[in-house]
Amino acid sequence: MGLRSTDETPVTVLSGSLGAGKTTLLNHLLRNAGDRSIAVLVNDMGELNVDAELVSERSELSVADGTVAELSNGCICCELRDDLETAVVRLARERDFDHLVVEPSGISDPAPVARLFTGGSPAAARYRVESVVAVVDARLFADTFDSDGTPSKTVAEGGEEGTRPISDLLVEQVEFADAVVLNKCDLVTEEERERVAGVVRTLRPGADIIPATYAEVDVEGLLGVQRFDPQSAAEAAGWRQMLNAAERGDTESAEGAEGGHEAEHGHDGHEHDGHEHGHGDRAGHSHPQAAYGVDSFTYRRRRPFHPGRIAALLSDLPESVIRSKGAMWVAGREETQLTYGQAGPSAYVEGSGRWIASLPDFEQDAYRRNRSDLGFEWDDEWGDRRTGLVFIGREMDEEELVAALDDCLLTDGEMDADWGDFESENPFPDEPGERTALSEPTPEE
Ligand SMILES: Nc1nc2c(ncn2[C@@H]2O[C@H](COP(=O)(O)OP(=O)(O)OP(=O)(O)O)[C@@H](O)[C@H]2O)c(=O)[nH]1
Repeated sequence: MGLRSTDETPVTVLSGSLGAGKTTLLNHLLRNAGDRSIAVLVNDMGELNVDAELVSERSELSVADGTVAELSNGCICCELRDDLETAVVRLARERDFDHLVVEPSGISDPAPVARLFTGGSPAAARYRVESVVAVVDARLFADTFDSDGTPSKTVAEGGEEGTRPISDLLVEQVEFADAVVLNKCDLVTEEERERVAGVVRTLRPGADIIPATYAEVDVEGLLGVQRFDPQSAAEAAGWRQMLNAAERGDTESAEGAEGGHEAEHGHDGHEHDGHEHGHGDRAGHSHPQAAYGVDSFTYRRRRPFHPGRIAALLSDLPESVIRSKGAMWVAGREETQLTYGQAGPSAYVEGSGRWIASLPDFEQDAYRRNRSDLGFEWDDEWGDRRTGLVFIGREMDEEELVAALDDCLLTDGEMDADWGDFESENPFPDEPGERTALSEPTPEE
């Protein structure tokens, strides 16, 4: 059960897509708070979000027992970060309460909000994040990721960077959550519920899954448990754990450590792990990849992709792939490490930084000296340039997908030829921070 330190007020960061049931949950928490006094902080995105009003309108108790503070004019994660910090510090000073629930707008990434309460900030001195809770609309989730071939819902929500497909948000909120309230269970069959839970478990191993209808959860079970760990939060997503475990396996076996995972070094510099079940060493994090037909595998190679071929493949993945993500090395982009991400019908590639091996020698040396434990093997010829992707899906044809990916690698002939064309005819970003959409869901009529 929960670890309680004495003078820091526990904080629950609540996320969830529009209409998932966050307000319903807040009201349930306020009504059933028992002896606990709960303060609620919501941000108002103008027409999108009127939570403070709803909370106080719908629940008499929220005014008496809870404190509802409202922020306006933007999104908590960006412009309002400072305001949020000021607000929570002021709340702590002016009001007496046992628990703070922060609800950033339905479209925001909970990660920066959680970070606000960690580190050396004034907010961190008064609060500790207890849990990051994602409220998931089980019906919407099933329709988006698990529709058995029927067209998926592709509603787009306005995000801080414009319009982002809902599938991205659903997945990222789950991947960062310590507890997932699987709401609207009255709108799914038992089988659908189990399937959605299976996907959630694979996206975020170790998160508590709390099925609910009208967000009627056990308040003590949701608010009374310390789940958030700032050390491991950034690494908690299933895809990240699987990739880390695979790379750790390489370095361990390179060092001759016992129990290290032996990567198969295929011909042509290929490495393939087959099913990498990534048993990490973090306590309590299991990897039930095969649960409810959800499966996953890692794909790692130290040979670049052909830009045109890989772009074509990744923009038209089989529907069985629910989530795929990782780093890519693409010919013609020898300086830029590319991060690829796909959730349901949306896929993108982003320039995420420079390959260390493309930096001037002295910088490379400094980088490698400072990080003696790079977490992966340095290749004599290519340095850190490599591809490491994780595929999570249901009944994926792994063999076929791996073969299709391999067909996108440069052939021996292409490896020896001039790579000049790859630079000019290349759909991928060549600067860190740039983003290219590979496939976008079409908004529903
Ligand atoms: N059938 C069903 N409806 C639900 C359930 N939970 C909430 N709702 C309804 O879904 C709608 C949206 O719920 P809210 O709690 O307002 O959702 P929200 O996440 O706060 O929505 P936004 O603030 O607009 O993002 C409301 O009409 C709720 O009554 C549930 O478990 N089952």
